[in-house]
Amino acid sequence: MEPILEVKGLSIAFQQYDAGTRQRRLPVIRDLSLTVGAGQVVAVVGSSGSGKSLLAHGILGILPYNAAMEGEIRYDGELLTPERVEALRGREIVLVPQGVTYLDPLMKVGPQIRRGKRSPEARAKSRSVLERYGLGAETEELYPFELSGGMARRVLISTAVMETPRLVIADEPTPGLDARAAGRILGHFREIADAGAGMLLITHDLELALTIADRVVVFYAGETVEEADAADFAAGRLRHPYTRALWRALPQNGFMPIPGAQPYPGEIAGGCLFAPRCPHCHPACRAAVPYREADGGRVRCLYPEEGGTP
Ligand SMILES: Nc1ncnc2c1ncn2[C@@H]1O[C@H](COP(=O)(O)OP(=O)(O)OP(=O)(O)O)[C@@H](O)[C@H]1O
Ligand code: NI
Repeated sequence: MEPILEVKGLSIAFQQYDAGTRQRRLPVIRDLSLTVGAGQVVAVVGSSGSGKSLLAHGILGILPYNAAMEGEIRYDGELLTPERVEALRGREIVLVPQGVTYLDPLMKVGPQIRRGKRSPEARAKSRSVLERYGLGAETEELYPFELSGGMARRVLISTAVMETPRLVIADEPTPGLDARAAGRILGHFREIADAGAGMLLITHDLELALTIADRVVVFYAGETVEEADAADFAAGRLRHPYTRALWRALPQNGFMPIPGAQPYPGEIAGGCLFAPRCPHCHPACRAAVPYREADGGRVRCLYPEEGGTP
């Protein structure tokens, strides 16, 4: 598999000012690594506030001004510098944003997905892209407020694939959709990957992610705690106690929630961040835990063999 996106040791921190003029550094993402191959769907799964959207914005070079990013991002084998990402954004590297509010409410769908282009080629292209997602030519004449939630999602995807992207980052693309509509949207993403693009699917919904993902990367409080094959879940080959807990929390696996909550960025103590909620915590877990290769995947746990099968 040829890697299209490689993220290594990424961290993102915000500079904040106290009531006075003292600066405070708030780390929100630490030592984050993942790889997306051409033709692959990699799902990033984590609960609210774990840093998923910031990862997307970091890759796309659209972080807020008070955020500082460190680490290495490679696209197609070369460093993704701010200049390079600016040139590729919206063309080779595209975002399907978290909210449908990214659509311009005052512009009809057609001109919006063609980004102002009026050539016959652009018109033919937008028509065929909309058709691919089950939207008729009449959709071009509608304003965003005239679209249903599912139609708006499909318009966002149409906008993203107008220029045949090689890397698609979809940030929480299915909220507010019923299971069938969500399934259809994910089916479209699988097709985009099958056509050769790399697909980074960001979601809090593990069950949904597993329907199309090849690999799953699990976030916890701004860190990657596990990378696994999608097949590892049902096969009981999971490596991290948090991933096992996520799996057991699914309705079909007993609906067993874990007590406690992930720590906020301001209260990160060092050592294993999951330790306060872990049923197998050892004294050694209070020290820094490296992210390492394990059994065809990766894990940030000193005792991955404990905890048994899910
Ligand atoms: N501009 C900002 N300044 C300070 N902290 C921020 C800023 N933007 C995000 N954060 C913090 O960074 C953390 C990660 O935010 P992020 O939006 O990436 O979470 P997420 O995983 O996408 O959550 P959700 O599932 O709710 O979309 C949160 O704790 C959030 O409070
Ligand atoms: Ni988000």
